This record gives sequence, C-alpha cells and structure tokens, in this order.
Amino acid sequence: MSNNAASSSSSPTSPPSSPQTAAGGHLTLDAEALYRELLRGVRSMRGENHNDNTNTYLAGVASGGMWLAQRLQKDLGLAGEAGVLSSSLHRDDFASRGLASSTSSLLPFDVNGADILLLDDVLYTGRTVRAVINELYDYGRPARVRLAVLVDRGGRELPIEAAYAAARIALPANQSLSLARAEGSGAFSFEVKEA
Ligand SMILES: O=P(O)(O)OC[C@H]1O[C@H](OP(=O)(O)OP(=O)(O)O)[C@H](O)[C@@H]1O
Ligand SMILES: O=c1cc[nH]c(=O)[nH]1
Repeated sequence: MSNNAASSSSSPTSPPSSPQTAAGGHLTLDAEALYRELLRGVRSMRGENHNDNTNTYLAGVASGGMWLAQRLQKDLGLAGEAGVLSSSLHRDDFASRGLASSTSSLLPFDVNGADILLLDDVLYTGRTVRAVINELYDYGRPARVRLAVLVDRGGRELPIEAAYAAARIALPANQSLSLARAEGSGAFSFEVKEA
C-alpha cells in the first residue's frame, strides 16, 4: 500500500500497527489512499474465483460500507448494483437504540448459493457484522461469506475477522472513527472524534 495512507496489512492475524499521527497527536488516515488499497484487495479476492467461474457479489453495510460497495461495483466494472445490508433489525442493542438508520437492506441478487463479499468502513467490536450476517440469512443461505474492510481498529468482542483490511490500527476506546463521503465529488475522508 502507499506509505501515506496508514500502516496496513491484509493478514487477519497481524497485530495492529501504530496509527499515523500528525502534529498535535491527532490520527491521520488517508481514506482515498486506503480505498485504492481496498480496491486492489477486492480485485485479488475476486480473482481467486477465476478457476471455478464463481461470481462474487458485493454487499455493503449501511452506511459507510454501502458507499464503499457502490464505488467498488463501478471501479470493478461490475454489472448491476451492489447490495446493501442494514444491521438495524438484528442489533443486540435494538431495544435501546431502535431503528437509528432509515436505510433498508436491498439485495439485487439471489442470496441462495451466492458467494458474497461484505464491505464495511470500520471493523471494531464485530457486533455490526454479526447483525448483518443474521440479516443476510433472512434472504437465503449463501455458499460463502467473506468480509473486507477499510480499517480494522481492533477491540473485537466476538470471534469475527476480516479476510482483508486496507489498514489495521490501534485506536483508544474513547475515540470513534467514521467514514464521510463528500457531496458532489464523492471523495472519502475519515472523521476521528472523541466518543
Ligand atoms: O464492529 P462494530 O463495533 O459493530 O463497529 C463497526 C460499525 O460501526 C460503524 O457503524 P455505525 O453503527 O456507527 O453506523 P454508521 O455506519 O451509520 O455510522 C461502522 O460503520 C461499522 O459498521
Ligand atoms: O448489534 C450491535 C451492532 C453494533 N453495536 C452494538 O452494540 N450491537
């Protein structure tokens, strides 16, 4: 990956590397550079299927992962639209949080027997991925489900890992990281906030 994005690794077993910090101690992550890394990683994951002619369908977790999946769908030259998965209905904090997002799931392909690549911007506790896998199974029984993320920030509370992460960083629990998409240009950036 490019040196100015962040430290990264595609191996799920690699320890988190130190985040890059700018003057003043703030974390800096180049979301556009990380997106280019993700594009390379996803190309390579799809390429693994060339021998068996399996189609891999993209499904992004609303909202950051959905933006990634939509852009990847175009950049990979794939026909049709990427799928969207909402965690809302299967969240384990649904009772307290309710329907926080208005985005609904939309899967424009048959999930039964499909090879599915889930996309998300940030992987943290793993609870969102657990919830969206439950959601996915409401639509059918996929043949295989993999996960690729822009940033793995550690802190897992469930046995869930990404097959590909454009960056792996260690972030204190009092900080939150979220992807933003610029109106018009669609350019990605990361917002780091005190949680
Ligand atoms: O691994 P986890 O601890 O579940 O955290 C990761 C999730 O948290 C963020 O979503 P959030 O729920 O903030 O919604 P958003 O994408 O709409 O901001 C992020 O986009 C991931 O989906
Ligand atoms: O189910 C979920 C998803 C994300 N965060 C939670 O606390 N629970």
